[in-house]
Amino acid sequence: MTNLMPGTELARAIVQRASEKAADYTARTGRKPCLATVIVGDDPASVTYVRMKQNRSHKAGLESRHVALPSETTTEELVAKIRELSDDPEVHGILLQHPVPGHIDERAAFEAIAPHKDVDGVTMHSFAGMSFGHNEFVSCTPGGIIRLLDAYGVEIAGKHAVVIGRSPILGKPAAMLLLARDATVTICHSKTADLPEIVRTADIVVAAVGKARFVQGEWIKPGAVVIDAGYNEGNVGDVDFDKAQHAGLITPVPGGVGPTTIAVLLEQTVAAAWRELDA
Ligand SMILES: Nc1nc2c(c(=O)[nH]1)N[C@@H](CN(C=O)c1ccc(C(=O)N[C@@H](CCC(=O)O)C(=O)O)cc1)CN2
Repeated sequence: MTNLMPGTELARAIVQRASEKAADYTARTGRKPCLATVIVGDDPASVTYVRMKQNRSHKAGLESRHVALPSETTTEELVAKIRELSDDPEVHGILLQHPVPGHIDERAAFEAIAPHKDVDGVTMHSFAGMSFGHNEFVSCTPGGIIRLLDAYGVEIAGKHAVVIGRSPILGKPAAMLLLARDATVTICHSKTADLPEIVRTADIVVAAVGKARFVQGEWIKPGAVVIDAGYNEGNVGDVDFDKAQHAGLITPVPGGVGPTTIAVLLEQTVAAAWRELDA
């Protein structure tokens, strides 16, 4: 199949570069770039993703610090823990795994991450940076999406990009990054009227809905570039992949956007460590 757009090789290359820079950092300072991961509760998918982040951090020569909090944790307790990590000079990057249990104010928790440690690109500071094209830290999946488009030579400027989904860590920042690259961006969501009609006008479709096979093949314009950012149970994407084979390029799930997410996280953690030296 020629229209497949895997992300595994790109992710490997990003991690390889990050691990070289981590080794340089360690040679210079005697320390490793350190990523703190925070999880609240025991959602199995979240536990798996955090474990993947820790394992890949170790493999790339980073240190990881893990904080696992019980699901009854209050917003105040979580904010206090994240502030502690924000103030800890040994920690270069902080990741709070999303989603947190419903009683927690996730936004308050994200905002407790010091902007210079926001290697997951989830704070309002980082969002403002993405909106204005000052990408100190980008949200990891959206950052991976832009890297994929660039790696496959997809022209973004002047293209109509339709982002389906407006979540704060995926749809919204993806839209901002595409806008910063001069795409004409439409953000669709649960209240959008005539979603199929809008998607049919897209040169680039970013599916970030969180519903398995939600995007139908007949919504896709022949030749369009389809980025499936879905990570649903059973490793199924948001796009009905089999029926979307008339796409010009399409990312698989698994093996598409997912691997680039963690690669960008590691890259940004190493960058945070180096920036701290320069500060
Ligand atoms: N704080 C954050 N929380 C969440 C994020 C995030 O970027 N920051 N993203 C998602 C889930 N996620 C990381 O947390 C994630 C999901 C999937 C993958 C991935 O590589 N998937 C593989 C398949 C899984 C496997 O190999 O077993 C793939 O697509 O090939 C990485 C990260 C929600 N929360």
